[in-house]
Amino acid sequence: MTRDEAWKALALHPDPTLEELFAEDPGRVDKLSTRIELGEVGVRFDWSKTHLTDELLGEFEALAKASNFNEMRDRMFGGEVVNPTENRAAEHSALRGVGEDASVEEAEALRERMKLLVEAIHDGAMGEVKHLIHVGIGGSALGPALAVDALGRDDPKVDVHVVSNIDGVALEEAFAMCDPQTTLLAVASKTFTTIETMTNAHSALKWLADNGVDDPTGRVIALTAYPERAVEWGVDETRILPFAESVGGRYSLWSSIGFPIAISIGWDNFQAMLAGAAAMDRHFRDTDGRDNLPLRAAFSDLFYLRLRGCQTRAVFAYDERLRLLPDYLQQLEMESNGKSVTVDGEPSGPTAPITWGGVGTDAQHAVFQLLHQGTHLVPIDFIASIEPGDLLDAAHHHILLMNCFAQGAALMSGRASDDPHRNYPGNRPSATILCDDLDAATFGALVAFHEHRVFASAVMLDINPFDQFGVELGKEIAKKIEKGGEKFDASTEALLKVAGLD
Ligand SMILES: O=P(O)(O)OC[C@H]1O[C@](O)(CO)[C@@H](O)[C@@H]1O
Repeated sequence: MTRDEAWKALALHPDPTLEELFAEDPGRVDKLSTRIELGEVGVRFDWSKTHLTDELLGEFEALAKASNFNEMRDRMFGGEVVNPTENRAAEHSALRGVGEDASVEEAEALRERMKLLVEAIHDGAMGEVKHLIHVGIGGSALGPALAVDALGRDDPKVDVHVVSNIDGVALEEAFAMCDPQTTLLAVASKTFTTIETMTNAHSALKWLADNGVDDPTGRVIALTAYPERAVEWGVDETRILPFAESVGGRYSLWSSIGFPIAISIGWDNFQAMLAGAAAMDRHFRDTDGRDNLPLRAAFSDLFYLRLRGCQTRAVFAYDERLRLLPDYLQQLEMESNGKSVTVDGEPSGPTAPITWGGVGTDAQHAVFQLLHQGTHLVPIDFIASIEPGDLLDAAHHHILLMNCFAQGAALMSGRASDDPHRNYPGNRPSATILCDDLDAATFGALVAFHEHRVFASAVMLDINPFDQFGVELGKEIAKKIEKGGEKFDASTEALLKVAGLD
């Protein structure tokens, strides 16, 4: 069967409502809910409130087969080139110990180097360190920011501030919270050339110097795939933590880009995060068909994208600690799969939906009106933890979880009313990811689950998830504007003039 034939077969399926699907199959919850064990804790992935059926799953398995999914997955874990436009492998799983032997070995050696530096800093080798300003952008910031915010709340070893935006307001905000005498600066950039990061790094060095720090460059830790550029920039080799070129920016929090995470939560917790991700890697690598959680989620994503025309998908963590998750997933999903040509350069048809979301219960009082009664069908992921993240009265967490589950139920069942304004149509899909507890291991597994889900979708869509040429043109034009002497369209010319940049 070809991909086209598989898609045609998928399009022929009837369209029962979610309630009908539950009524038809009493075993539905068990069939579509899977728990993954991560040592002492586990995570339940419940896709039963989506429109997936046995028949659809069978057709999607045929699509995966027609897309050579198993072979592509083996190639990724085997360290082969899976990013043909850049002639690169994609070896983020090797950073977690699951991958091609030589890459795993190299990653272990680099991790050992990072461990020594992290522990030395914790032991006082760089004097008293209370704060770390981490400058980076995109994949060099979003993962660290998410992980530090999620896991580094209880008694962090060092207070970490992730600064990404070139807007000086962001850096000033960090300065205001740090004491220069006890602050380190992490400069995180895979390429070590990104203008926002390098400009922020320079300004942070100046701030240290202006505030009486004798050797500001001596306070810098460089995190990069191009250590020679960091040396040129003036960082001592002992404070450069390299990572492999085959690790993509948006997949790099497991590498030395995760330095601020380890500095905040400590080495053992950082390792636990990697171990949680590795458990998900092994599940993804070793499980076939519908039982494979990221693949099953991708089946559902593609069903809503291609067969129900959904242009967005939303994720709501009912957990304040995951408030940065939508930002992180936006880059992971949209920079990876926001493409319009296949691997061979042909028009692809619809690809990544727009990812958006927020935290529950806040979002209920803001955007859920549209989700329940609006004209857009939006598949939703709910994410929650059975154990609370707070020490307050248990009522807080009970109300939080009850609301999370109530939303999924209400979206699915709806409630008919003769009054059209009070009618809830229902039949609106959601999936629920329920962790026993949000700790380093479940966090790692959760992020790795999303990485593999993106990859699985890309394989079935026949697109390359590992390049990002779409971000280049704007950067080039910004450079041309800076250089001067070039004419742009009339609107841009007028804006430049009004802002005094012509
Ligand atoms: O780590 P670097 O090289 O500074 O790049 C930062 C980010 O810029 C991008 O290349 C494009 O915006 C991202 O993919 C990447 O995460």
